[in-house]
Amino acid sequence: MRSFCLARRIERKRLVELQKNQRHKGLVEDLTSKGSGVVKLDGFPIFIEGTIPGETVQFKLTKVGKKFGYGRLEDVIEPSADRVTLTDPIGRQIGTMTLQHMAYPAQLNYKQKQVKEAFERLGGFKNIAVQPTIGMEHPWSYRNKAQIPVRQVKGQLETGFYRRNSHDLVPVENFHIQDPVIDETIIVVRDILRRYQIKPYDEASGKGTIRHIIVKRGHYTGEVMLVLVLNQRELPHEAEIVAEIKAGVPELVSLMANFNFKQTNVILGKENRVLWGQDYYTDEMLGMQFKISANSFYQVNTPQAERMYEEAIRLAQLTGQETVLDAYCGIGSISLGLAREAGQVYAMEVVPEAIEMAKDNAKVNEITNVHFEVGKAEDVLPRWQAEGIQFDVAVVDPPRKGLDKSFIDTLVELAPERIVYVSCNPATQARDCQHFAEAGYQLQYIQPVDLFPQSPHVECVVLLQRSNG
Ligand SMILES: C[S@@+](CC[C@H](N)C(=O)[O-])C[C@H]1O[C@@H](n2cnc3c(N)ncnc32)[C@H](O)[C@@H]1O
Repeated sequence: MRSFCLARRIERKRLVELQKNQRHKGLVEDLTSKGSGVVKLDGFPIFIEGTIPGETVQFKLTKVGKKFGYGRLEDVIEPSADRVTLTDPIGRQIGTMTLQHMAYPAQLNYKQKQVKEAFERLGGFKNIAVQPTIGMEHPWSYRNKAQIPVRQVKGQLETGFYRRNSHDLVPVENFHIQDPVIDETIIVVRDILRRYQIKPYDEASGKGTIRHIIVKRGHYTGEVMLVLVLNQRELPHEAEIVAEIKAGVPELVSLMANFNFKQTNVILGKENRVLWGQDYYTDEMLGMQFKISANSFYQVNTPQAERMYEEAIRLAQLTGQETVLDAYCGIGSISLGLAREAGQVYAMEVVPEAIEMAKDNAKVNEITNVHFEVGKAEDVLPRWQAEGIQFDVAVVDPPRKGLDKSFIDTLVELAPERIVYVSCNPATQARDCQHFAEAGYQLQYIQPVDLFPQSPHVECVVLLQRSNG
């Protein structure tokens, strides 16, 4: 009781002492999962972006909460050996390159540590081995897709990105992390829209014509898809704008309008119309061709996605006989790779256009041993179970929120020998792996892959093996 009161008194004292706008110095001890450095003031954690463990920094407190606070870096007093010159400070303001102050090998080590901590802290696994993160040789210009808001800034139509934690558009011409042809395409389109005085979307009033520009480019094919997300049915000067975009973007194969009339942060509406060309573009992966539509998921870093898929297929240990599940299959990128080495693949995905593309992709690549179905993984799997389908191996690649608990339960009942779990969120992956471990699966291999250099995000492939008995 006495020590509890003492702790309360210390906490109260500290809250009085630590206040917004105060300046402090401290040693950075750790990094959070969002890539911020952690300095402890009398044991009280302060999160400071742009700092690296081991360095001493001066910072200004920007917020003091009950359990932690935030600070803004003002000066690096003793820099870490891993500190490098910023490529572009704007990348930090807009949150696209929050780790750009760290040398790339240090970023890879940080991601390996993040995965290990997630599995130990959130998954309850003890002393696990995590492989070194598979990185890129040139960790820049890698994104094959950009979703760029279009807004009015100082009386002019601008393209760029939101300042972090806000909807203020910061004009940007070079993102550094995306394919330079994508950067150039955005500028070409921006200038055409300006010439025709197209009204940018205004979030407050819900008025204006154009909300977003989406550019996707095939890494190997160079083909460009451009999507203009519109807030109204008609695009003024459509014929002239289409002709100018065609002339200004030589690799264009698909120019689409997407209609989104809702006052929402969701970028794409449900309806599309082809303005010119086809309603898809193509790319290659693992030596196969893929058609990709405007609404389909496609990994944004093609060469690193290939490395990740190769790793997933290697861990599946196929001999040509197995029946394999590929859950959350998108346009079938992993499914088709698995099919080349398995007896039969069953794959499901919730977006109908993605499954249409997946079926076309199987045909184009002359792959006949994959069955694709539209639906939620948690609904489709029990149906396949009821039909008596048995799986030797399961590959799962869910969105950030991880697997549905009922999906996990059904998969455990189906008892595949191996589960290969691909994820972009180590926290939910670790949580789900704990469920599999409780059901008798052993965590055998953990491989982080860096698909998002300069940012704290990490993808991870995990192998779970069913224990004998
Ligand atoms: C991380 S992506 C992986 C896609 C694919 N494996 C790839 O690598 O391109 C996750 C996919 O799950 C789909 N999805 C989301 N929720 C789903 C659900 N409940 N059931 C089935 N698919 C879902 C998304 O549309 C998306 O295509």
